[in-house]
Amino acid sequence: MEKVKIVIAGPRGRMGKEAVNLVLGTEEYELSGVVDRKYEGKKIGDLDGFPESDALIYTDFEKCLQEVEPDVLIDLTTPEVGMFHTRTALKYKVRPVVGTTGFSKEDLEELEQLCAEQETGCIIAPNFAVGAVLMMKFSQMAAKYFNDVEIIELHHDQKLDAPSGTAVKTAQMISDVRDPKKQGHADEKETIQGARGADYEGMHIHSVRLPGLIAHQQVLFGADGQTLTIRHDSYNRSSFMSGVKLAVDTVMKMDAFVYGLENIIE
Ligand SMILES: NC(=O)C1=CN([C@@H]2O[C@H](COP(=O)(O)OP(=O)(O)OC[C@H]3O[C@@H](n4cnc5c(N)ncnc54)[C@H](O)[C@@H]3O)[C@@H](O)[C@H]2O)C=CC1
Ligand SMILES: O=C(O)C1=N[C@H](C(=O)O)C[C@H](O)C1
Repeated sequence: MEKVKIVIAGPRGRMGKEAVNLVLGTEEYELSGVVDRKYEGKKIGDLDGFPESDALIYTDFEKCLQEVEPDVLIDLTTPEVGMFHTRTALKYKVRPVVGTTGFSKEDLEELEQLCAEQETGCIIAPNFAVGAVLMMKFSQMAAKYFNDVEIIELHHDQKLDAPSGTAVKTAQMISDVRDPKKQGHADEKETIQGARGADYEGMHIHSVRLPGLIAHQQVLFGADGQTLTIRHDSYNRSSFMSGVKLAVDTVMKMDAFVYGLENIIE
């Protein structure tokens, strides 16, 4: 069986390192190259902290795609870079698996259209952890019965985007089934700006950033005399890797655009 040829963008990042280990540790995958901001022409295996690997480091993404001709791109970078990589990969008919968060609605629409034009599969996953996907699905179920909800996401303090991609996706999934409602008192006023968090169609999202945290979210529902809290915690980044593998295996079999692992998990 031919191995799936994979390029990873952002290999020295917190998630990128885990993804390198996943790909190198998976029999049916080949790490064919990595894309970084520096170390052009070196081997990833020659950098401190990486296992043995001959995969070359590229700083020019298009050059990487042309020379390596991968099947799949795994992108774990930043929103601007991730958008450029995903768009470019699709133009080369390379299938993107994107964990990078912070894409706008317009970015996602552009990628969906490009994906259809190129007839190339693409998976954008705001959260690869199966438990987090279940948290989002359970929250959507609960929102049919509870119209009032607040989302609190908690992350490490090196995170660039707020709210998290998971919180945004959760709010979108809830709003698909929830009757629109502006929550809280009609006359409420913030005495300190931001006290009520971000407002997504009347739902409030609160972002906590602290050292010591990894990735956590709780979705709180309230109704007369009762509350329901649905919470997920990732305590390490290997918690995301089974979802990355599922996404790579799935993207190899499809030509469609998928936003969210809930669409491919049975
Ligand atoms: N979908 C999911 O389950 C998860 C998604 N994430 C997302 O993944 C992304 C990365 O997160 P972390 O690994 O924590 O961040 P990080 O800051 O540790 O890693 C990002 C890496 O991207 C690299 N990078 C920046 N510009 C680049 C360029 N032009 N070319 C190549 N590499 C470049 C940086 O050098 C850095 O090594 C973030 O958007 C984060 O929100 C993080 C955890 C889980
Ligand atoms: O930056 C992170 O760490 C994470 N980012 C993703 C997000 O924005 O939801 C997924 C997970 O929460 C970890």
